Amino acid sequence: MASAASGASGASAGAGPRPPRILVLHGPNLNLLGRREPEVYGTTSLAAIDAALRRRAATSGVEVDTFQSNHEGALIDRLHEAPGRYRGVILNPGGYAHTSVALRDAVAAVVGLGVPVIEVHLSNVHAREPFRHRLLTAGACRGVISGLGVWSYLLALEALLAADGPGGLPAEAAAPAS
Ligand SMILES: O=C1C[C@@](O)(C(=O)O)C[C@@H](O)[C@@H]1O
Repeated sequence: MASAASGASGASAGAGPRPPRILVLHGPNLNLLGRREPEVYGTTSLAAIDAALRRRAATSGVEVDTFQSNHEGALIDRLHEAPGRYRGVILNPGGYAHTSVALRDAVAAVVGLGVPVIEVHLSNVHAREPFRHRLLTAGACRGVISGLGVWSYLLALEALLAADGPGGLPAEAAAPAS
């Protein structure tokens, strides 16, 4: 597991300074956040989440680009643009997390090119309906955070900002001490 992680991230090692930008991708229906099933997803709007991410990243001199789409191909197209442009990607695939082989393949390609992708979910998908327990995209990601609401995004951002270790994540995350 550790070797897979460091192998995936190794492509960026030694390739010069990583771009001071992070991409945040929000999948389908997340444009409705704040109004959509607030008992599940909370009352914070997508714009407020994006603003919080921008504010935090700015304190580290990093810019955040955000993009929301209800269309699988549009998300894939944005992922393809990440190598060389972004130091990392925060991805909430929404319902595509449970269904999309194509999105998973795009994540795997981008991670393989040295860009860490962290999957986030506002809700704890493992505590919900069984069909949400299967995450197709997560297995290709560098890490997954689920169930912490807006903090899922903010903690993913912290990880991407954390260090100039392999893949932009702390080295010990890739190779925990035994
Ligand atoms: O659209 C979403 C939102 C979600 O990704 C979350 O952030 O909790 C969880 C998914 O199961 C769901 O389809």
